[in-house]
Amino acid sequence: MSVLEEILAGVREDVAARQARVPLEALKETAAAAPPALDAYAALRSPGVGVIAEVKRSSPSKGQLAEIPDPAELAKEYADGGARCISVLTEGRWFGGSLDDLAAVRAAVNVPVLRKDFVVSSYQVHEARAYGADLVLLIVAALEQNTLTGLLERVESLGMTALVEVHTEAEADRALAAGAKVIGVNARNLATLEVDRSVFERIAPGLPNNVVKIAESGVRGPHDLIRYAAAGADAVLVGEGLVTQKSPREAVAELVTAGSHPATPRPVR
Ligand SMILES: O=P(O)(O)OC[C@@H](O)[C@@H](O)c1c[nH]c2ccccc12
Repeated sequence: MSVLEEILAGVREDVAARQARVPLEALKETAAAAPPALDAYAALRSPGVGVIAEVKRSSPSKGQLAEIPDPAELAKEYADGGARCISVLTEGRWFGGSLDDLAAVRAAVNVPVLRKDFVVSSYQVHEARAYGADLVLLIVAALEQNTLTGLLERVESLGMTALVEVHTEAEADRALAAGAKVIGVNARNLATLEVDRSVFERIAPGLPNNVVKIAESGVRGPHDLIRYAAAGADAVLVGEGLVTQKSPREAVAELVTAGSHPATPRPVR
């Protein structure tokens, strides 16, 4: 079994357990009562290269990265540093996250919040909305095409934005066929966990102009952001490179400055 398959098996078990406690109908009521989702697409398309800062305690490749006793506090630092969105890992077994982290971050910041998880069922999409998410990650490698299309429609029908993650050109084609408007190119191969920053440079130029392009993983500092920017990134998604810093606020601010610098060439739309 690949790491991705192992993670997905655990996720399916955990979703079934939550669904046994809170039935879909109850969850839908909570989701319907939540304040409407923020427009993440508009936020991500604004000028300059945006930073999506991630609340990430652990990863399958590195184990624990940071304790993060107070995710809301970290998210506030990220927002103060100028992050355009906050990503919250909600997977528990491998990444040490939870839906409570998502709710805490939602209550602490005014920027769009991404539910970062291995979403395989519409139950998880309703959960995302119930806990205050504006954006939901959908990983192409984890989903059959018709499931991907169905989940994307469900995300949008709840007023949220789908961030559709790809790692190959074939997956990018599937994302576009499903109707993705925001595509994240993950430099990390989820089957092997290896990071290859050139993947974004290969895939991004082939994506249509109106698609928001996000470079995910492997950003350790401004130089990586500048490289992704030159290849057409609208935003970068950064986890490890922020949670391991003494001042996450300053680390975000440095990236935001690099992303708004006139030396960063922006493709003309
Ligand atoms: O910590 P990094 O290298 O900055 O990576 C962040 C983010 O891209 C990574 O956490 C990620 C990208 N896609 C995912 C899918 C599931 C879990 C995690 C991820």
